[in-house]
Amino acid sequence: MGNLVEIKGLSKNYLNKKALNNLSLDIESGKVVGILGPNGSGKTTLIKILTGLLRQSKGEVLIDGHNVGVYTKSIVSYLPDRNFLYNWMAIEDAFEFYKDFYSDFDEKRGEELLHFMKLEKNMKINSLSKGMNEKLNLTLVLSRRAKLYILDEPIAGVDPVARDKILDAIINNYNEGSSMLITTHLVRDMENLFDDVVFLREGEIALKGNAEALREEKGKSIDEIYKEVFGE
Ligand SMILES: Nc1ncnc2c1ncn2[C@@H]1O[C@H](COP(=O)(O)OP(=O)(O)OP(=O)(O)O)[C@@H](O)[C@H]1O
Repeated sequence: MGNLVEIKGLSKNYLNKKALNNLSLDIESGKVVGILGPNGSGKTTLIKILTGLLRQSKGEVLIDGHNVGVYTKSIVSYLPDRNFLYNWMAIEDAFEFYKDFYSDFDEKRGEELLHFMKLEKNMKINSLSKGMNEKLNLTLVLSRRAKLYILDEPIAGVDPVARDKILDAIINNYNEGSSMLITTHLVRDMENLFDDVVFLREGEIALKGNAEALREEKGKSIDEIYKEVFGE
């Protein structure tokens, strides 16, 4: 399959700070890619450029052959690293909001995921715990039939027992042929999800490759390789 995302020579400067430095990266259709790196390495900046929330200083980004804009926003389902729903809403309202806003919202899948997450439609957003909020946001994001899913720290607030279940939900609910970009600090918990991994350091790619091939080559888990690369 071809590349869904093509990034060439991408740079982003904030005043004097280089957050991304001449980064080039292709993401194939159908792949789950982990974007890994310590605080401040540029993960969020990269995601914000892909989702059109920020403009690059230099370089080119193509998603499904298009520059970031109206079309790409319609095929990208994005989970920000914080709650994006209004507090006054009940879960039911959040569903309606999504249905109105995104023509690719699959209500049936949403209902199934909601049940799976043990959430009820009459629950108020402001009564949800942090972990429950993450589950709801993830439910909505995964219920779109998108070409590209971008999940920024999807399970940070979820308890360890629920994590495995949620990882299963992520894997089982995205479309064949769609790609997924996931940032996380929880490398050990999430590494089995990744087809490919990209390690970011100070806005540059420190290491990238097929996760299984890297494990074999180095005789280590991705988590151990991460610790080696970043010296934790
Ligand atoms: N609005 C901003 N103004 C100035 N500098 C910024 C801004 N946003 C990010 N930066 C800087 O850009 C660099 C990359 O930040 P970014 O948020 O992309 O990192 P990150 O990898 O997502 O970090 P974390 O894991 O902590 O979320 C950091 O040095 C950060 O201080």
